[in-house]
Amino acid sequence: MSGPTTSLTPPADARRPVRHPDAPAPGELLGSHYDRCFGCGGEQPHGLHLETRAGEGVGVTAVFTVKEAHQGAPGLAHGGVLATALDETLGGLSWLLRTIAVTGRLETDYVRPVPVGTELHLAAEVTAVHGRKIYGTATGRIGGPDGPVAVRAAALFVEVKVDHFIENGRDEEIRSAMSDPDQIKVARAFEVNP
Ligand SMILES: CCCCCCCC/C=C\CCCCCCCC(=O)SCCNC(=O)CCNC(=O)[C@H](O)C(C)(C)COP(=O)(O)OP(=O)(O)OC[C@H]1O[C@@H](n2cnc3c(N)ncnc32)[C@H](O)[C@@H]1OP(=O)(O)O
Repeated sequence: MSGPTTSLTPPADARRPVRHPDAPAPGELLGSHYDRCFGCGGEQPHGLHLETRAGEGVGVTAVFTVKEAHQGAPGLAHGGVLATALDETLGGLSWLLRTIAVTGRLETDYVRPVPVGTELHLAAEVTAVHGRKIYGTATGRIGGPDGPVAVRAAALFVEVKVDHFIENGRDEEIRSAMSDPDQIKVARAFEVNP
C-alpha cells in the first residue's frame, strides 16, 4: 500500500497539547467558522447546524439534533452524517489551539443506531501534537452528555495556512468569503498564532 501511514497512534516524541492562552473560555460558544459549512453553518438549510462550545483543557463539546434530512435508513441517521458530526466537532478544536487544521484521517466506530430526533452530545479532545500533526478523539452520546455512546472517532488533523483554502477553494465562494468582514475576522483570529 502506498501513501501516508495509517496509524493514528502519536509517535513517541509527540508533545502534549497546550490550550492557547487566548482560547475561548470553557462553556463559550465557538460560532461557525463559515456560514455555509455543512457541519456548522447557519446558511446551510440541510446542514447539521452543530453548536460547539469550548470545554476544559484542549477539548470541546457540541450538540447535533438529527433531522429528517439526515437519514440513511428509515428513521435513522446516515453514517456519513454522523462522521460529519464527529469531524466538525474535532474541527472545533482549532479554536482551542488557535491553529487552522484540516482532517487528514478519520476513523469512525458506529456503536449503536441513532434515530431521527436524537440529540447527539459530542465531545472531542486533542490527545497529542507532533509537528503539523494534531491527534484527537471524539465521542457522540445519545440524549445527553452522559448518555450511551453511539459513535466514536479517532482522527489526525494537519495544520494548514489560510492559503490552503484560497488556493484550493472554488473562485466564486473564495471571492465571496474574502469580501465578508466576518469571515476575514475568523481567518485573522487563527493567523495570529504566536
Ligand atoms: C478567505 C477564506 C478564509 C477561510 C478560512 C477560514 C478559517 C477556517 C477555520 C477553520 C477550518 C476548519 C474546517 C473544519 C471542517 C471540519 C474538518 C474537515 O472536514 S476539513 C476537510 C477535509 N480534509 C481535507 O480536505 C484535507 C485534504 N488533504 C490535504 O489538503 C492534504 O493531504 C493535507 C493538508 C492533509 C496534508 O498535505 P501536506 O502536503 O500539507 O502535508 P503532508 O506532508 O502530506 O502531511 C503532513 C504530515 O501529516 C501526515 N499525514 C497526512 N495525511 C495523513 C493521513 N491521511 N494519515 C496519516 N498521516 C497523514 C504526513 O505523513 C506528514 O507526516 P510527517 O510530518 O511526515 O510525520
